[in-house]
Amino acid sequence: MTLTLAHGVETPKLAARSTAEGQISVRDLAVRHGSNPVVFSGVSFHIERGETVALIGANGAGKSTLLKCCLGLMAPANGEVRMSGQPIGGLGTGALRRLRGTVGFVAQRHNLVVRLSVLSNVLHGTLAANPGPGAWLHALASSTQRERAMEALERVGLAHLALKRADQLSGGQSQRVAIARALVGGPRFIFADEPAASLDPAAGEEVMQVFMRVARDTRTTLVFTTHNLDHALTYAERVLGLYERRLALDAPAVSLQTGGLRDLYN
Ligand SMILES: Nc1ncnc2c1ncn2[C@@H]1O[C@H](COP(=O)(O)OP(=O)(O)OP(=O)(O)O)[C@@H](O)[C@H]1O
Repeated sequence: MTLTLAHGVETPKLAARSTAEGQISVRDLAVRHGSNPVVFSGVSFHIERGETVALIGANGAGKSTLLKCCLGLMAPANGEVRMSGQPIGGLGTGALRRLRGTVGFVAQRHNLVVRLSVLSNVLHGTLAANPGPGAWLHALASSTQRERAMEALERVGLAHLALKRADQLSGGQSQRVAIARALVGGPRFIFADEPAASLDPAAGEEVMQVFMRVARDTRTTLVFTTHNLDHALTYAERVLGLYERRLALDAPAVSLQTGGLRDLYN
């Protein structure tokens, strides 16, 4: 292995809530599913607000598991995750729900409700904060909700398609609507799990460009997983790599080349 060793492994300081907003601090994390062996252990890193980070590693390395830990969907076997300075292990149900409300999630498949309009689909992103019919049908949404949804669609360049049915969109357009849905609640973080994996190369590039622009313009912390090493190096400022149950790589994207990253897949 000729990988850059993980660095920046520091215990997060107890910063005031406002300054820690948008940060992710992971310290000495170990996770297992049930009674299985640990997926990884000793994982530590700190992500600043507004950073764009690619999480890479072979199938089964634990990328999705790591995202789930950051969302408090899995309790670690060891270590701690802090989101915006809050140790998520210590949060009650309500506080955890509020914290999850600050994370916009984009999956590999967009999961749009295809029979509804693009605008209604984006409004679904407000469901946690505004449960009610306005989060399902754009005709029933308040003008504020609709304005926010239209702003989110403008950010992904699809405002002109707001009233189109979602089943009339291309795969790339659908994924951009999913990004708008993730943005509409004004998240501090965006987590994207292989967001371009089901798209053709051109649509994949377009979606990654949208992510990058949105993260930069809104200073949202972006963490995406990918098997596309060119995407990792082009669209992230920093690359984290899981290999053999540990964090084997933590380096600025500009210091890396795709050839060196292939060691993570041996
Ligand atoms: N619900 C589960 N129950 C038991 N084991 C699981 C569960 N989910 C994932 N695993 C196991 O945990 C390990 C890590 O899986 P994970 O999905 O996090 O990897 P990944 O890096 O995201 O993989 P991929 O690139 O294939 O999506 C794998 O060995 C997987 O089989």
